[in-house]
Amino acid sequence: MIQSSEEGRVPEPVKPDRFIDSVNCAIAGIIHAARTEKHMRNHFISAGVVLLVALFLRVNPLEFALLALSILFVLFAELINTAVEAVVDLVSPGYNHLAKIAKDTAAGAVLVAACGAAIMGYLILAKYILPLYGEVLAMFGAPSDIGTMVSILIVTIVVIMLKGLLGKGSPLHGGAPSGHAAIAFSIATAASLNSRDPLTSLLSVALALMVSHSRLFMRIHTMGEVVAGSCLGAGLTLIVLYVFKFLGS
Ligand SMILES: Nc1ncnc2c1ncn2[C@@H]1O[C@H](COP(=O)(O)OP(=O)(O)OP(=O)(O)O)[C@@H](O)[C@H]1O
Repeated sequence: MIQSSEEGRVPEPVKPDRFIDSVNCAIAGIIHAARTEKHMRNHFISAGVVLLVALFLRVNPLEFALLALSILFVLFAELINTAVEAVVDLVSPGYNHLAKIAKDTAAGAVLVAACGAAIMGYLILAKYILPLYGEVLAMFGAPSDIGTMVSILIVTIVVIMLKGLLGKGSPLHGGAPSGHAAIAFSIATAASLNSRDPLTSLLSVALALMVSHSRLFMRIHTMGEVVAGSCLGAGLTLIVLYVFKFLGS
């Protein structure tokens, strides 16, 4: 614990006497990490969402305990990472190869913990979520081959028209909305409805997300343009497939 002695003087560290003071220091550390580290805030938000979903799906106590342990392990690793970063910044404010190794390794620990939590989350929640998702996909019924091709073509045409109207970027580069995101999500939606298999659908959506992320990562599009493209691609494909189904029946 650090306490200011007199105004203008360097604060002196004070060893907490009482247990409650030690707990306060520990909580101050957690709050500091949450305030200063974006990843820590993301971990807290993800943890909250996963625990709420687990409660909603009524997972059994053992599964809940395993999920909670995985989440705590990620938060633990991020706190250690924050502490390592602070110590490295203290002893080596300038560039130092060992400082880089220390920070990269601590960040690697967080990545390993997060991958473990993701695998655990999938193994526990998939058996509850995939059947529900399969039922939602089945509600739409099987689209026709021609409907699938036409929907992807319409998404492409609408994207090019919008880019022309908004006057930014070229058909394959930049502007609003993101054409890659729109077409990737159009294909993912069509593949999901054609297969009606939850895992195939999730993998297609994962691919579409990777395509969209690459447009952001390469700074070709803004987040808004990518989100607009994704929503346009998925939404328009659903509408066109629904119209084809309605006309065919
Ligand atoms: N003093 C240093 N010397 C050499 N490389 C450094 C130094 N400080 C940071 N780096 C490099 O920059 C990266 C980011 O460091 P930074 O302190 O900005 O952490 P951060 O962005 O908060 O990381 P994290 O995403 O893990 O929380 C480190 O992983 C390391 O590769």
